[in-house]
Amino acid sequence: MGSENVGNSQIIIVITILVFVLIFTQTSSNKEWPNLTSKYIHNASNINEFLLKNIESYQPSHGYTPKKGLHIPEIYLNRQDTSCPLAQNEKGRIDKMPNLIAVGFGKCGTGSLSFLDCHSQIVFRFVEPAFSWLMYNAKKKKKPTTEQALAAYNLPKAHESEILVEKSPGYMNGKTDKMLKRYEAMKYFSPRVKILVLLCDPMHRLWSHLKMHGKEEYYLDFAEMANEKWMPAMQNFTYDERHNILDLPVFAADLKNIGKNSSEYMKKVLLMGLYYSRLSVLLKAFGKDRVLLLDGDNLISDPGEEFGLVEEFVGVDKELTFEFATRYPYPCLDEPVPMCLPSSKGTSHGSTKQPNSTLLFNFYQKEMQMLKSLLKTFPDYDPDSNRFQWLHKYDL
Ligand SMILES: Nc1ncnc2c1ncn2[C@@H]1O[C@H](COP(=O)(O)OS(=O)(=O)O)[C@@H](OP(=O)(O)O)[C@H]1O
Repeated sequence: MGSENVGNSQIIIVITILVFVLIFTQTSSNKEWPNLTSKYIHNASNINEFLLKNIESYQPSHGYTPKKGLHIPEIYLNRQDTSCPLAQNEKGRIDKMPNLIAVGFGKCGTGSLSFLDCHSQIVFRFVEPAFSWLMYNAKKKKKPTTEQALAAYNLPKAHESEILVEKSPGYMNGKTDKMLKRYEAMKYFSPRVKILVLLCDPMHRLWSHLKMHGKEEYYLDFAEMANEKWMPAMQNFTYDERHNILDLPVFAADLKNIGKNSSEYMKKVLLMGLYYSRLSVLLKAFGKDRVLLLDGDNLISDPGEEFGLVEEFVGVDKELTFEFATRYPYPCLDEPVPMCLPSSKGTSHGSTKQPNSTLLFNFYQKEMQMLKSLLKTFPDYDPDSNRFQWLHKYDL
């Protein structure tokens, strides 16, 4: 009798477990992972141009009539175009300066910061507001007031208590003097702003960049040119506090055309990967405590870890979790709401394989070694961590 009872209760437990498993698999297969859609992605450049031209007369925020022929989507006028499909907490939002700016590096996963927008205490927009371009051009006139700057700074609205994040990878481009001016402008308009930098293998970064523009056929040609035109001067360069490799005169000279690629384009995409020297300029302006470095590769393999660091850095609760099955090998957001990045992101695992290039390896090697030493000096550096694995291949 006793053993019959035990048998029955075991059957009941097994059935209950099976029912739970069934319910769970049903709900997860019904779950939809929407892509961040075009509704949220407009080209901001004409809007920025409009705002810039009108920076003196432009009134903070709304209620103006755009010039004839210039269509500014309503969603922009109201600055409601945040990234997360889950509309939350929209009432009472104001124009404010960002609390966190992701300054680069382009193609290292900056777009995936869109996931932050689904955090209940964070606001983020996929479109780049490229504030420093506005400031750079506006400086021809007198410096705008914070009110005017805010009006022209193409950011979404946010609550005073929310963390407003923007990303414009272009902030890490260009020469050192321009970079410094940008960072000074950021501090001027948003004195307590924190900075986020995503790093990834510079050779892969370049490949992804060229692929985005349909120019991957030039990858090896660019490498050859960098080697021929720049390497001798770079090899003679000695890194010290007073000199930055980005200021080498060879980088100012024109390059001969490769296909239809302009000198400026080639310089931009190749020199963007000189991370150490670019970070040195950034750190001069902000110091290490206000800068968080993320690993763009780990952002794909362990997004929970990288996003957890961001949540900690800006002082919000840990809310974001990820799921891999939907768009493998790239993660999608799972909680608080399912969301994947648009199909324009995550193209490197496509049909054309990235070629090997010893020339490019040599071109970036010293900078990566310098970067590795720099990482070790950051307050949160963990020697046992698996982050930044891609850097090891540049060891001597
Ligand atoms: N979750 C998720 N989904 C898809 N893609 C992801 C994700 N996380 C990081 N990545 C990587 O982000 C790369 C694009 O980088 P960015 O967003 O910085 O590009 S951009 O500079 O804003 O154009 C993109 O590069 P490509 O694969 O070459 O397209 C991805 O490698």
